[in-house]
This record gives sequence, structure tokens and C-alpha cells, in this order.
Amino acid sequence: MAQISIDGVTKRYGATEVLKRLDLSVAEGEFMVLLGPSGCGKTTLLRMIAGLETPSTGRIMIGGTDVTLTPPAKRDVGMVFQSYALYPHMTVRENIALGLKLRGVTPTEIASRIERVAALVQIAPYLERKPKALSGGQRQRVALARVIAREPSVSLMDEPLSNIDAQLRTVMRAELLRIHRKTGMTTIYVTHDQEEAMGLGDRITVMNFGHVEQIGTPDEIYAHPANAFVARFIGAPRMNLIRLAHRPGANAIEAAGIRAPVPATLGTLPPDLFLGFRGEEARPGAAHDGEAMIEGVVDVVEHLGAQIEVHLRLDDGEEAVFRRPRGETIWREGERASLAIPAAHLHLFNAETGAALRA
Ligand SMILES: Nc1ncnc2c1ncn2[C@@H]1O[C@H](COP(=O)(O)OP(=O)(O)OP(=O)(O)O)[C@@H](O)[C@H]1O
Repeated sequence: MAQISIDGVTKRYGATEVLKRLDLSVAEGEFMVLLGPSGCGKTTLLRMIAGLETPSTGRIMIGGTDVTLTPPAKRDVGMVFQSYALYPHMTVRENIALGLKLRGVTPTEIASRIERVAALVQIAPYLERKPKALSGGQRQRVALARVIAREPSVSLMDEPLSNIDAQLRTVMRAELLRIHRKTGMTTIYVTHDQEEAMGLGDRITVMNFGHVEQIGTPDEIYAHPANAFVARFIGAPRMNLIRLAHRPGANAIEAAGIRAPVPATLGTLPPDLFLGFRGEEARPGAAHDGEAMIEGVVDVVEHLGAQIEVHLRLDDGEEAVFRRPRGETIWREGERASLAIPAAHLHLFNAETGAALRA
């Protein structure tokens, strides 16, 4: 298993810079998720680690060796593509065996590895079938089996669950984690789905426009987003961000239907702010000392099973969304409601730069 380090990597296509001096370090055995919106450069970065693209500048190290210019076959890296890239004219067994044969693994060892991975990803009944006779989920497991059988020190996965229906995706996610725990392969996993990222990653790298916005454990990123972009991207529903003007020296920030304390430890605040709070961290009722108060008219109540989602229209027309347990009866569309948010769950961002303001 290997440690990966990306040092100041830039990638240009003509005049377009799709990765901008990116630094990233992945620990041995770690499950690292690259998360970001479409086009932010996740796949490009993964393909560079695989050796399918060359950086314009910078260095890529795997297991302490500089592999920046090493061809893919010499990198000891396995990649699961979004499309699975299985050979259609070969059986599942032949698909898994091919890479092993090319690497000079003996036929006896190939047979034993196939048996082991087939049991691990539960494809033993399909070994003699061709890919077209498999469901999307089964093909995905074959693609995984092919990588695991090779026993590379690094496995790279590009949205491998994106073609699978929602229910099976949840099952496959748990299976991926189980496989990762068993094999201990250093894994880099690309997705644009924040829920998948939160569920899978030991750590998550949040990317945007070719650079890193934040790297951290799912919990760190959820509880302490480094900026307004990460705050909006992580969590469902999204963090509420309400734009507020701040008078210099005032000990609270206020807007129509909102009053929030300003911690003295933050020092001088910029005049233009976002107040951030997660809908599940508010509670109905009046605010106590040190808490923020939000007031408005209940616009829409959505019933989502275990929870209800309440859309509150603030007096200046902004909307805040709250998740509450099912059966809370105080929410009637058209009525006024007020909520309190404990100071520990309030976030402030500089509205101009997006940066989180921290004590
Ligand atoms: N060969 C290429 N030539 C020119 N531009 C490219 C090339 N490959 C990728 N790009 C551009 O680089 C940017 C990053 O692409 P990339 O596929 O890495 O994004 P991504 O984050 O993986 O997106 P998605 O989630 O949609 O797959 C995009 O704007 C894309 O159009």
C-alpha cells in the first residue's frame, strides 16, 4: 500500500488551466474522496495519478517514488472507470484474468485470486457470463473485482456508482467500504455527490474550479466549512446563508427577522456578511442569551418520512430551510414561527471573499 503526494500540480489544455497548483497528500491505506461540481478537475487529477495524463507542472509521488513521467503500466495503480471499461467479448473470468496474465501471474495463482475476489464482491455465479448479460450493479462489481485481483497498492475510482439505481447504490457503498477495510488499498474516489462523499471518505477534498477549497474528515467539513462554497456544497438540505450588513462596533448583527450575537473573539467584522446555520441545528421557540433568533412566516411544509422540511419566509423575502422531526405540530403554512440557534452552531462568512470568520 502506498502514500500519494501531489505537489504543486498544474494542468493546462491550451490556454485553459483546469488544475491550479494543486497540493494533496493521501495517507497509506486512506480512503480519500475528491468532491466537487462538474468540470472542477476531479477526473483530470485522477487520470494524472493513473498516468493517463501528464501534469503541465508539478510532481506526483507514489510510495515515495516520483512517478510524474512513469507510464501507467509501471505505476502499480488500478483504476475503476465510470463506464467500467469491460471487454464485451470476454467472460467475467477472462476480464479479470487478462490484467493478471499481462503481469505474468501464474495460471494457478490467477485461478485462486479470481475465486477469492469473486467471493469478496459476490460475483461467483456470473464468472462464465459476458458483461452484456449482467446488470449495471453486477458489471460495476466486476470492474472492482478486476482491480482488487491485481492487488495494486493504489486504487482510483471515477464515479463508479453513478450508473446504478439509488437503492443498489446504498448497498454498493457499504460494500465498497467493507472491501476497503479488508484490502487496505489506498483509494482515491471521485464523486460530485456530497452524500456519497460523506458516507465513504476517511477524508474529503472539496474542489472547485481546479483548486482545493478544503480538505478534512466528513465531520470537520460539515461542522467547520472553511468558506461559503463548502458550506453550500456539503449537507442536505444546504446550510442556510443569509446576507447581512454589519455596523462597525455593534454587538449583534440584525436584519428583518434575524438577530445574532457577535462573539467578541472574532475581532473586527467586515461590513458585508453571510450568517450561516444548518436547519437541523435550530429549535422552535424563543432565543436565550447568546443564541440567534430567526423569525418569519411558514411558507411550505414538506413531509419526508422521518422528518419534515419547513421553509420559512423571512420578513425581507429571504428563505431559510429547517429539518424537524416528523410529528412536530407547531408548523402550519401561513403562520408566524420563530426559531433559536445556539451560538456554537452559527457560522459567519465574509460575503466578499467567502472565507469563514473564526475566532
Ligand atoms: N482533453 C481536454 N482538452 C481540453 N479541456 C479538457 C480536456 N479534458 C478535460 N478538459 C476540461 O477540464 C475541465 C475539468 O474536467 P474534468 O473532467 O477533470 O472535471 P470533473 O470535475 O471530473 O467533471 P465531471 O464531474 O463532470 O466528470 C473541464 O472544464 C473540461 O472541459
